[in-house]
Amino acid sequence: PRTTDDYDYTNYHTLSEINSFMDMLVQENPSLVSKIVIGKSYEGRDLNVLKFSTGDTKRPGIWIDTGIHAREWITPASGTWFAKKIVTDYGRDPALTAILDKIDIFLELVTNPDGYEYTHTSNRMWRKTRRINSGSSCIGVDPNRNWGTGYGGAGSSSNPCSETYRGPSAYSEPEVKAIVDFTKSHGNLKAFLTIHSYSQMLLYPYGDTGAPCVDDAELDELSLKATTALESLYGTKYTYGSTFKAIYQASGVTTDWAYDEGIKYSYTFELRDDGRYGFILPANQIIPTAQETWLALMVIMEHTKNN
Ligand SMILES: CS(=N)(=N)C[C@@H](Cc1ccccc1)C(=O)O
Ligand SMILES: [Zn+2]
Repeated sequence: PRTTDDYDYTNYHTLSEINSFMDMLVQENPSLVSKIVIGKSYEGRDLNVLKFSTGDTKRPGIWIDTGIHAREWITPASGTWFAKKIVTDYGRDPALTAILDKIDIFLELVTNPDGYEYTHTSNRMWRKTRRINSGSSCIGVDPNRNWGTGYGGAGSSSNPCSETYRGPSAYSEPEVKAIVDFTKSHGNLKAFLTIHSYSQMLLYPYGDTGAPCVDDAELDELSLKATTALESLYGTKYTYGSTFKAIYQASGVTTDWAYDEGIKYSYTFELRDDGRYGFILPANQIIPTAQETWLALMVIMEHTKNN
């Protein structure tokens, strides 16, 4: 495609196609979009983040990542649609315009590029990073068990062959460390939204314990508003709650870390579907999934802007 107008949002794309999309989007919208490289993956690929900003001063930020688990293809596909939606709606949709006039949005589309590439070339069901684990023939660390908060607890594995292998140490994965470093250097993120699939859930801290977080009531109420907005489009039903209660115990997870960094509005989305196709969601569901999820994201971003 020559422009992001004729990019095929109805299909899944390779890493290089998504990278080309990002470069086109920046070229087409130089005063709104820029690309930041926050680090390198284990195999040396750039970790690219799209920054959407209408001001040159230091503003609060909202972080969104997709594709941290390699096989969850619906998430970078939805993220690509979100990116186009933002540049399309800015200056046209009053709600989105009001958000971007106050807050920057950071969007990392392919958060685990080594794993994502591997799902295209070798194993469609790969989940983890592609780290070579010393002393083991098994490869990869689960990037959603590698964060420092609650690291090493129940709900993660010490076995390199496990899909939830926590890694040799907290933040061992460059893909995780890059986000930690970016977050700390930015210092003013107000929301942290990490997008997974599947099971149609909206999850907030904590995962490593059943104890409610300080903001449990507010995060729960906001979850209801967000999932109600999502359901209003196509009737897609989401459940929501703290990770520990709504899904299962998990330790060293992204949102627990973000919340303990002081980012109150930290959520994990689990997109479509609820088991029929699972990770192999048909491409004809990409746009409907992205559209309904955007409604929930807008609820959370507006709440973040107003609080
Ligand atoms: C199907 S899945 N791998 N996306 C489910 C995901 C659930 C989860 C979400 C948030 C925090 C912790 C755990 C995971 O196990 O990492
Ligand atoms: Zn996942």
